[in-house]
Amino acid sequence: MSEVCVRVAVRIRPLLPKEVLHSHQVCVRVVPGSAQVMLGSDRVFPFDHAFGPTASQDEVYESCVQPLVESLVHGYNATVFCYGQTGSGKTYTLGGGNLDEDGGIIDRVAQDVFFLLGEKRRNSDGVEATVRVSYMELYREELRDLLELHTMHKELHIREDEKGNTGNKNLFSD
Ligand SMILES: Nc1ncnc2c1ncn2[C@@H]1O[C@H](COP(=O)(O)OP(=O)(O)OP(=O)(O)O)[C@@H](O)[C@H]1O
Repeated sequence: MSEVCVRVAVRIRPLLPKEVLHSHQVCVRVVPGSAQVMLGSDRVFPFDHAFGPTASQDEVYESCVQPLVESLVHGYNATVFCYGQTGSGKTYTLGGGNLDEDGGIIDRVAQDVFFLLGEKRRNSDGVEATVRVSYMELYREELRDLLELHTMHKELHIREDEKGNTGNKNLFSD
């Protein structure tokens, strides 16, 4: 993996059936054989990766995320986040649901983390690993814990400790 700390990938989703129905036009394309996208006919922007509408979930995961999962089990920190306007494909890219060919980044990371930890454990004596997961949604200033369905309506807060570490606390639990 490259030495660069932050890498940016752009993914162009295909037109949705309703967009095709309304004769919407594609205005952004990947420059063939490059990691650049062309907006309109002459404005070119370079990225670390550029994926067009036919790119598979697997392709995106293997190029952008899998190397990070491998470094994770060697003790490095990694963050992946999706950014874009509403309807641009963040949920599709991250989520997906089933771990078939449509499975998104979260599904694939979960599978690979346990696979790689299992391998590490088999190959080196005494290796112990703890995996913790939290799954939050911040929507219209409201924070929801998606793994705690019973606390859906309780008020959750993001708090910061004296070292600047952030975490969320269920208001009613302490
Ligand atoms: N690469 C893709 N291939 C096929 N369909 C896609 C792709 N990316 C997104 N879509 C479809 O486009 C629609 C919008 O995508 P999605 O819901 O992921 O957007 P979003 O960025 O999460 O939007 P919001 O911010 O409003 O939650 C969905 O119907 C999704 O299935």
